Amino acid sequence: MIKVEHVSKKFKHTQALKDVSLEVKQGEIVSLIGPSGSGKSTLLRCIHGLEVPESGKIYLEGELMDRHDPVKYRAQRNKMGFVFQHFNLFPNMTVLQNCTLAPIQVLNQSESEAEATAMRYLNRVGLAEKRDEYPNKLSGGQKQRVAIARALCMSPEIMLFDEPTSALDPEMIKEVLDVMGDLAKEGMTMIVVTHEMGFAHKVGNRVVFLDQGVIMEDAPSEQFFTDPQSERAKDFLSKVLYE
Ligand SMILES: Nc1ncnc2c1ncn2[C@@H]1O[C@H](COP(=O)(O)OP(=O)(O)OP(=O)(O)O)[C@@H](O)[C@H]1O
Repeated sequence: MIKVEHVSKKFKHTQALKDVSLEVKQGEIVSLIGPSGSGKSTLLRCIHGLEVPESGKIYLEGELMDRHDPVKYRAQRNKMGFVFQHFNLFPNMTVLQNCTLAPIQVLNQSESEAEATAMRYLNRVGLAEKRDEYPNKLSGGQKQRVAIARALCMSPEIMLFDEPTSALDPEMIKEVLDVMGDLAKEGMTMIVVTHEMGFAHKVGNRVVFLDQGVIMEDAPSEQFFTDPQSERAKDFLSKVLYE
């Protein structure tokens, strides 16, 4: 589904990713975890094309993602839903308009078709009754559920989540994780940058542990949480699980 080959990314003096390679298969739920600054978000953003790696290649469904072929590249990006830590909803649009904008403008759907799809996904995240509200009237958890519905309206092949619960109050984290858990059960391929170890352990089926821009460990979730191989992962887990 996604193949990352020898990707490196540098920001001025920071080498955020060093020769990272990774393959994600259809239906996998991969948690990207690791210490702050280890390159998790940068890797996810490179996959989605929000950052441009200095070197390396990314393939979606066996096809190279190549910026020099903008039409194909845009179509490939449209197959990936991206959910941001800070929701990134359009504040001047209603919940429904947030969900229908891209399907109408990018996929050329009719308004009624886009609205029907949007209502289906808003129902699924439990927010159909908020269709005419503006984002500033919603709680953080509701905003994030709208953001997930909005991404789903583009019928993505894969969903990328960048710390989707980090900006939420504790009581709202569960409602977002529940929606993500439902998506996982339905077989959606997901890559999730997260600090939620419960999610990574119980919902995710694979953990990729990054440290200083390098994949230190890539293992089935159960194995990673019961028997991490690297000292760095052991150290990380002892801090996050028992602090
Ligand atoms: N736009 C940028 N400009 C300069 N440096 C950046 C930029 N984005 C990330 N970095 C640096 O690259 C490194 C990796 O950052 P990244 O955000 O990918 O880490 P992370 O593992 O997602 O961290 P966190 O868990 O704290 O969000 C860090 O040292 C960070 O400061």
